[in-house]
Amino acid sequence: MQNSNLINCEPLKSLVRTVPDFPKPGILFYDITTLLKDKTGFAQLIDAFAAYYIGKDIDLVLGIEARGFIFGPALAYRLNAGFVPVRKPKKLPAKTARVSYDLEYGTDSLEIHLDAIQPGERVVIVDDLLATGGTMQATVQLVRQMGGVIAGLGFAVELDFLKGRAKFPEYDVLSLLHYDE
Ligand SMILES: O=P(O)(O)OC[C@H]1O[C@H](OP(=O)(O)OP(=O)(O)O)[C@H](O)[C@@H]1O
Ligand SMILES: Nc1ncnc2[nH]cnc12
Repeated sequence: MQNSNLINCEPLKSLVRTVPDFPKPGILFYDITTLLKDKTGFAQLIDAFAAYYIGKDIDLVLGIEARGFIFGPALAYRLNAGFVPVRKPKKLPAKTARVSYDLEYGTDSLEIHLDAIQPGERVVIVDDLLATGGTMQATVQLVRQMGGVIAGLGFAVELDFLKGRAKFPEYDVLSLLHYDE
């Protein structure tokens, strides 16, 4: 369920560019760089995320490499929360937990520092886009292993037709822009 603090971002959809056959034949790629470079587009997305999560006692915002790093730190700043990067393998210097997952166009792994989350801390995980949900599911697994409390999963874009949301029935999933095909 999405709450009454949800700002309508649907007009921003016209700023997202679609690129056929990237990064592989048959994939229609939803490119947010055209929205990010708009003078008010990025601010409106961050305002919408912040309006939704302010007052929910969030300790940490987690951003998933790479495009979650665009939204996560800006949101953490607005929430007076910390920011934690969830990274592709072998990038983090201290001890990590790792999980592997399937993507719309391949497979990959993610890591988080073992001391990044204290048990009971309230966490929002953000990424640019929800497709199959594999990336977010892997990150959820890492947070749960570490004893974090998942207060929300936030996406700028959701590809509704891939039904990734169905992987998260027990969580509050916020997506600002929706695509049916
Ligand atoms: O819901 P899913 O099917 O898991 O797909 C969504 C993920 O795919 C993209 O990242 P990608 O793995 O392409 O990495 P990048 O951000 O480094 O480009 C996107 O930024 C999400 O993280
Ligand atoms: N179709 C798509 N467009 C942009 N990012 C993606 N990540 C996974 N699938 C994607």
